[in-house]
Amino acid sequence: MKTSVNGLTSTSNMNIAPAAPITPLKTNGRSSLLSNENSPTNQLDPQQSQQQQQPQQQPQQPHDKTPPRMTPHNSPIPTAIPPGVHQENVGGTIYFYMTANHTSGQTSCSVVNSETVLNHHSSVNVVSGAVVTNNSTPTSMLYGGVGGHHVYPGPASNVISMQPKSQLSSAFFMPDDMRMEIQARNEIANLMLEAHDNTNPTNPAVMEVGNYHSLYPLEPQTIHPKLPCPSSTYKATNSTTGIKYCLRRLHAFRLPSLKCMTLVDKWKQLQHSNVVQLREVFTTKAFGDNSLILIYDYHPGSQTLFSKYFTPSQDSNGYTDPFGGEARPFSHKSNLQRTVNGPLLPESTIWAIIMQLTAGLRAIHQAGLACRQLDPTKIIVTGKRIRFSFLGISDLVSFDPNHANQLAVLHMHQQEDLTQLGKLVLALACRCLQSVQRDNFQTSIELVSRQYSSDLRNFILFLFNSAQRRSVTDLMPMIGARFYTQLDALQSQCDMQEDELAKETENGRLYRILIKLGCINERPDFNLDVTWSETGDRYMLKLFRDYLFHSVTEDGRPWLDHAHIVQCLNKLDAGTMEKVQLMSRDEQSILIVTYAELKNCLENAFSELVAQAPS
Ligand SMILES: Nc1ncnc2c1ncn2[C@@H]1O[C@H](COP(=O)(O)OP(=O)(O)OP(=O)(O)O)[C@@H](O)[C@H]1O
Repeated sequence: MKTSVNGLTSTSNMNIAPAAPITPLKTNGRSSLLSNENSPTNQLDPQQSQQQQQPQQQPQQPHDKTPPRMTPHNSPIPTAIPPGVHQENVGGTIYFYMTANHTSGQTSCSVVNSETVLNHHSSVNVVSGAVVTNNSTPTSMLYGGVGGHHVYPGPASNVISMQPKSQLSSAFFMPDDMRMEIQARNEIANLMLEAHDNTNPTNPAVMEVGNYHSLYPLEPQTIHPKLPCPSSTYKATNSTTGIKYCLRRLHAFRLPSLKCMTLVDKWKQLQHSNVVQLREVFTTKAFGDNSLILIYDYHPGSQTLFSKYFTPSQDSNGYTDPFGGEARPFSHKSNLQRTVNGPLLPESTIWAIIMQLTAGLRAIHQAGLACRQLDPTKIIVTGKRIRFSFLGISDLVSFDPNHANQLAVLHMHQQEDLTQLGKLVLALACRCLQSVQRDNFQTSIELVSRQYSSDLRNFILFLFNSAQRRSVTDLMPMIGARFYTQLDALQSQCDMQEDELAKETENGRLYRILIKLGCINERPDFNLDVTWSETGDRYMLKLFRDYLFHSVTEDGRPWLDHAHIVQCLNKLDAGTMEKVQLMSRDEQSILIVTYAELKNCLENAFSELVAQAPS
């Protein structure tokens, strides 16, 4: 039968007529380890059967002669035949299936003891109920369960065209580049310093700063002695929640006034996708001085706008600016900055940055705050996201509690923010920090006129015009219809990510079933019963595991079909009434069982484990 899972076509035999089994695939069992005479198929208790068979099998040592291909031990043959189950020997293979008056009802088919069968159906749920009322319900309709949530319907048509090339793996997993990006960020987030010296209390790896530990420096040179307020930046882990944060330490710093805590509270409340959120501010003596600590959200894998766009590119013939580390943007030092920072940026990139910066700035100004450090070293880039980082520090460092008109000061700072934004956009357009200096300004604007649209030029000129009172809301009409392009790109990205999420939701669901199967299959003993995982309900789960993973082709080669595994697991999770043919490893017994019953076996067996597990 041809089946399609996740848009992939697979040939697998799922619908097996009980009386006429077709077995193009078989589980990788050995040929007859137990003859039919040795397999007392009329015995009723599988556990008993197991106990009885063990001593008989021991002396035979069949594996000594021909080593088994999969696992060295035999599967015990279940021997309990519940009422209504018919047994038939076809060509030396025993088939079990329901007699006619049982197949249409709830007791569809099984080879477990009758008590279990009844229990199964008390909880086989709505799927089996659907079969009772309408025996002719097509399997495909049952497969999705009542909610239809057991099957990933495949990618949406609008996203399939966005994906570069449909590979087999893309039907089940996220694209490689997305996975690698996430893994890289995880790796960065998990970086730890080696705690060589546990006795040194100022070793960041071992020190505790407030409720934070495992400090990891985020910059190679942690102290900037030339800055008015030396500071250092770390990744740190919250001791209570284990969540990682970005910890900024202001060295030997005392708050000028407790009044500035109202500003801190305002910053803490500012939540925006283009702002790194401030979470907490406290003082500490952990570093041996009186440091002020600011805790911000941590965005692993970020780099500053400065390092992304204003540092010499790889193709600058190995030239490195000896002053690069010290030069502060837009300052005299910047004159020394090398200008070869890579090619000019596409205009769309500049607008994408502008839109995010103006969005963040708008939120800041509307909250009655000013950025005051609109500087490429204080703007971080994470993937395509731009965020203002370390906000609030300027407010603390230069807070003047005696200033009479705080509102006028705020307006002045907001105007200054807009000028700084103009400088930053000009520097980005010229890809050079010196471009904003008075002497270079005219040349820089000419370059922008030549290379970019008049809209971009006008945008920059508007921001440079400090003679007029500007507002961040004036910028929106200047961005104009480009906003829609950005919105469209973001929404398309959301569509794609949602589709990947749908795949991963499926993977998570199947993973949970595999966890349950893994906890049950091959468990060496449970409640002092060494045969637990091999008998009763668990026996069927073992054979099902073989069917899932150990199927072989007619000529004995491993049959590795991802679609087969996914499809069977989905049917198990849905608990469909479709029957599956399971073969014992000695190939002498075939059990025909519904997925509903397998699901019940799984749930029962796992519940047994959960009941005994320490809470
Ligand atoms: N919230 C954050 N999450 C993750 N990384 C961040 C965050 N904020 C900043 N960073 C990263 O931390 C590093 C150090 O930032 P910092 O502002 O200290 O840089 P800097 O250029 O050394 O500035 P300064 O001279 O003021 O210390 C940068 O690489 C930056 O990308």
